[in-house]
Amino acid sequence: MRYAHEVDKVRTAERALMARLPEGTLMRRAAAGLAAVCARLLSSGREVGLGVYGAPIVLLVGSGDNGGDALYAGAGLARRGARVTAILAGAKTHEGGLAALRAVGGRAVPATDEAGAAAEIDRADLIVDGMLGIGGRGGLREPYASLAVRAADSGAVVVACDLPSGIDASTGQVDGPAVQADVTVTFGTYKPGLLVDPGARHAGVVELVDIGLGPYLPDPDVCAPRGDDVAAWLPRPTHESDKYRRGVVGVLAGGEAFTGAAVLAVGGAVHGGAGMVRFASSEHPVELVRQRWPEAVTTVIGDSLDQVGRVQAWVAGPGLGTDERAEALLAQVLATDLPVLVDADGLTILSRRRDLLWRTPPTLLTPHAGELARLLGTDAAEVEARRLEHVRRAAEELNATVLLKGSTTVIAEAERPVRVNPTGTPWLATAGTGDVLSGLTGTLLAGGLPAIDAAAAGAYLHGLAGRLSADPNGAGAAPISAYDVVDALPAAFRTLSA
Ligand SMILES: NC(=O)C1=CN([C@@H]2O[C@H](COP(=O)(O)OP(=O)(O)OC[C@H]3O[C@@H](n4cnc5c(N)ncnc54)[C@H](OP(=O)(O)O)[C@@H]3O)[C@@H](O)[C@H]2O)[C@@H](O)CC1
Ligand SMILES: Nc1ncnc2c1ncn2[C@@H]1O[C@H](COP(=O)(O)OP(=O)(O)O)[C@@H](O)[C@H]1O
Ligand SMILES: [K+]
Repeated sequence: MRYAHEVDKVRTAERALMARLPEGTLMRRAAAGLAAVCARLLSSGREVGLGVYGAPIVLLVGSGDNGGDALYAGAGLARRGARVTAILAGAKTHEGGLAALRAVGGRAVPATDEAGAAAEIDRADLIVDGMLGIGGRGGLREPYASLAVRAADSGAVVVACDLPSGIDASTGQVDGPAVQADVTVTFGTYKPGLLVDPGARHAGVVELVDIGLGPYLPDPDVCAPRGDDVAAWLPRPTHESDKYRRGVVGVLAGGEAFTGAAVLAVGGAVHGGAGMVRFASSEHPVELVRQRWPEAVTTVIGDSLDQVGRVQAWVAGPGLGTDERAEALLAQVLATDLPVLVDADGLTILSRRRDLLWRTPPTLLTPHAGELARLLGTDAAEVEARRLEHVRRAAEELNATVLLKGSTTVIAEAERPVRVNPTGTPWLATAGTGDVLSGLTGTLLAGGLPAIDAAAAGAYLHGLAGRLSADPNGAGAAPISAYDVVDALPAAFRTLSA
């Protein structure tokens, strides 16, 4: 698991640690870690033997300690022969850092010398962004904004110090131009903004440098599971397993108007490891599901679920419609004492029937931004801009575990750190992939996983299946269909058991 902490918690932990160490120790640790990553990048990208020596490096230096880190790191690189130029962009500059750089032959130019600064940036092999760290607030002011744009256009490798300037460390919000990093070297702990879009998109590969903060950090605000976490949550069949013990998932989906969603949700469930899938719907979708998934046990229902056999969890909503009958069926599912995943049309119904969520067993909602906006009475752009805030609010107000889909899938449950899904690909943004996710995740619920683990594991495997189907051998990506994602689920599972 990668753990992330908001700015206030990082500052409190840093203060506690600093009180026990000689002044400047933490900055030296941070700078040494940053310089080591820069040296490695220069060595791997250049002819053997060149490495750091002679490499033109630019430091973009702001007024705070983030600039101090960059200057000390630059001094370390200059000591190894790099040609380091600091562009001083803040109203003031970290004095010790600047003196250290100058002492080993580094140069400094003020950002007010626009032509000089631009020429240095264009010549650089590597640019260190030390403009803003956890002290950044709101959109970048000048000259930071122009420097961020210039750095992005330069073709140099951009390494962000602690976080890319212009992203909000605690939320990932980006307001206007922000540094686009190839690598971010972050100190002490991950920051939520490095894991959640839009900030995560700016961070590139994130490397954590240990500065000794660990013992002083409280519980994380956000965490991102790794493959081994997910592998540990997944149920594995044993010799004692039978189809009932592995988990029977009920899928209430599809109607006369929409049939594809049902076929895809059942596909996600079948390939998600269900002992059995029971599919309940009207005649036409039942016929199509039987043709495509003979493994599923189907029941044609009217307005009651009484004829459907026992299940351990329900998936309700994809293609279900939003009329009175759909509402009544959803109400029956939510009146059971079983875990229930509600998606798509089911969520539309819930936005007018929030009372259906007053229940004790686990409820997992899987909205995209538009559906969550409807549930919360706000608009989708607001949700997209502040995904963490909205998913947390939804979990609290709706008495449910909430998985918010989109460019970074985030999962919230009251009083737990938000889980962020690290897999996934924009190629998944195609109709029907959400239905696959709901079938897969509902199956994990039926397999006995707590809602938050089922959601995190479902998102992880679904994202991996998206990547594997878009770019199966790393040779380049191609568009995928939702069916491709269903087909790639076994390969996604296999990567976790390797
Ligand atoms: N603490 C520690 O122990 C350790 C900390 N470490 C390092 O320190 C970093 C935090 O340093 P920090 O607190 O000095 O803040 P930092 O991010 O450099 O910037 C603050 C300045 O930016 C300005 N500013 C703000 N927003 C702006 C905007 N939008 N556009 C333009 N300007 C803006 C703001 O100016 P103001 O708005 O107040 O005028 C203020 O002067 C941290 O990320 C890590 O790298 C490591 O060495 C490890 C040990
Ligand atoms: N920009 C994106 N980057 C990564 N994944 C995305 C992006 N946009 C959408 N997705 C994923 O694609 C899937 C789409 O689901 P959804 O919106 O419910 O579509 P549908 O209802 O058509 O199935 C979700 O898993 C979502 O997380
Ligand atoms: K930075």
